[in-house]
Amino acid sequence: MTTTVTEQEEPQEPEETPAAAQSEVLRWAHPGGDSDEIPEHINLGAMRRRLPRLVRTSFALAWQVDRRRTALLMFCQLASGLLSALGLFVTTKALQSVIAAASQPSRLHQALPSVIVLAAAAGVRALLGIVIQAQSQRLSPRMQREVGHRLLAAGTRTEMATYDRPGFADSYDQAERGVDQAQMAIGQTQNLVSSTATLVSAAVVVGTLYPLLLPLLALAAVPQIATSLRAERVTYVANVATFRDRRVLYLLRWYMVAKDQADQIRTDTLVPFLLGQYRAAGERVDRTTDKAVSQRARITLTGALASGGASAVLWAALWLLLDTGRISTAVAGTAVFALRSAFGGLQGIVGFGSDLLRTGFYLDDAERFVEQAQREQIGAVRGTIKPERPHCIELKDVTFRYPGSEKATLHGINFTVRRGEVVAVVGENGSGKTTLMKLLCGLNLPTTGNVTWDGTPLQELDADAVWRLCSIVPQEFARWPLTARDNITLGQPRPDGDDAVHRAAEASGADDVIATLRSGLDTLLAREMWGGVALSSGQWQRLAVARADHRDAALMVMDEPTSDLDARAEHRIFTGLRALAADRAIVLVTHNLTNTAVADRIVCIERGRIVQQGTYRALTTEPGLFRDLWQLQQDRHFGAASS
Ligand SMILES: Nc1ncnc2c1ncn2[C@@H]1O[C@H](COP(=O)(O)OP(=O)(O)OP(=O)(O)O)[C@@H](O)[C@H]1O
Repeated sequence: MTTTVTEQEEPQEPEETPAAAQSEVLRWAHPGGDSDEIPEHINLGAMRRRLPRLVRTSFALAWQVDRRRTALLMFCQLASGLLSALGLFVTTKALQSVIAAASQPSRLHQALPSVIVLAAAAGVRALLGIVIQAQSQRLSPRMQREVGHRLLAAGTRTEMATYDRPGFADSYDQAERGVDQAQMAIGQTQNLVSSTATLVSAAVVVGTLYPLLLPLLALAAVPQIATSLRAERVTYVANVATFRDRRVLYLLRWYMVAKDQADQIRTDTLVPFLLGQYRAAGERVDRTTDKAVSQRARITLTGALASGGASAVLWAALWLLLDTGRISTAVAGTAVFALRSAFGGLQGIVGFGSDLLRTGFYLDDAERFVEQAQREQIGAVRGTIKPERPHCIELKDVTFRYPGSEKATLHGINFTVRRGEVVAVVGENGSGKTTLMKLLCGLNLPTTGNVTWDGTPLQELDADAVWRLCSIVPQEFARWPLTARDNITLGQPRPDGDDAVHRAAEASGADDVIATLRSGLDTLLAREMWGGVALSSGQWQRLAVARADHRDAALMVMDEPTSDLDARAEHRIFTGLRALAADRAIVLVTHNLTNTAVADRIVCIERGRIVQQGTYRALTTEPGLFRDLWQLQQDRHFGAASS
């Protein structure tokens, strides 16, 4: 499929064929395909119960971010509702007496006090409205920030294994929408409450005038409310169904313009292929959306017909009551006014209620993510013992299987690393070296067996205290859009400040990089994001090594720390390793086997098992995996040199 695209003389976007639609490539984020399953919490009964709960949740969230403003908002809202009810009562009273009065002057005379009360109530309500709006606008961004904060606090405190749980990334992305939507919640809630107040006060007036009209009013209201619930449900279900495809669209938009891939996108002539994926995912979204829109239109039409019918019955009943003399013209006129107010309130409930329901779905997604993340929190399965700088880190009969994987990645691992030692871990790609590194510093906990720090299993230690004693140079190290200094200190300066930064930079060769920067350590390294200087990969790697050194950790784990470095920089790091190991244990992963000569011991892993351990001298002479791999590298070097 891909070759047919790129082999064309004039590259064009590929047509999506039925076979292509089934392919795994097109369904990047669709391992299980589309799901028509409706989440449990979206049944209609649950949705009906949701609105009052959402109102409570929204006020509770607002209360949490700013009690004073929320109290003021609630007070103003209550006062405004009461004034609105008062206005309605006064108006209906005035209307009744105006219609019933015999002459023009007496009408005006009777209506005057009511008009004065109404004008005053309207003025105060207008003032309250301004206060309500101002408080709501102040609370909105704070509520959004609070939801975002909860998400980040929970998401960054989960065990690493959580990332491997199927659906984790999806649920995080979905929760992210909750952050976007949180700012709408208070405005929608406040409008819903205000509409409800209007409906209730109008209903009370209607009920007082002629109680029989009340059930008829309810009859007109029910279809509208039920319809809006069903319509919102259809929209949300469509959103859930298209979520993964929308994520593909977002990722493609990001990947296709990101600078990191820009060169390959061009030289690999990838654009037609990727645009094809973009279009295919977009069309899948369109199909589901179109279906939902039609369904929504049908539901709305049915609701409108039912509600129109019920309203007709209501107006006909009113006419009949008037016609048969059961109610006076004054009561009928007032009832018309009250019913119109009631319908206004009902419209508000339907509109703002739908909006709040939608917002609530996304807030619930965020809440579900936070609850799930809290269940998987780091502290949940670990102890609280604070470790000292360890003398000895030991793996005893360790097996490790990634969540969701059928097979274990590491089996029966036993080895020890002591303070002052440099241990090299080698092996072919995928043999389990990085996995082992993560176990050593407690990023993952073993499935069976134990990793102990001075005899205490990592499960019993306080994770943060362990990590304060670790420094790590991962294969994919972070390139923080910060200054050079912050990239080394990570916001955790040592007591001797920049002296420590310069020492670490010198050991890794980052000092040469810093010397070329226009503002030295103060130079911002965020060229692609918001300005500053762009570094090369090797220059970044020097900073990453300096960062690990600066932490003054008891365990330093380096996974291919010199993969991007030139020979001089690599030499500097390896000759400095011994000095670095003076007061710490260093575990080093490298594919360059001659570099392991610096290590006190080499651990050789094959398919998740340790197959050899020993010194460089011993392993280069005894038969085994290490010597085989080492020999291949030697042959290549010497072969190239002698040819
Ligand atoms: N998050 C994960 N979930 C499931 N399996 C994983 C995960 N990470 C790694 N693996 C699997 O574990 C095995 C070991 O991976 P690991 O990254 O530890 O290998 P490695 O020896 O460091 O490889 P390399 O030399 O290529 O860096 C691989 O088969 C890989 O597919």
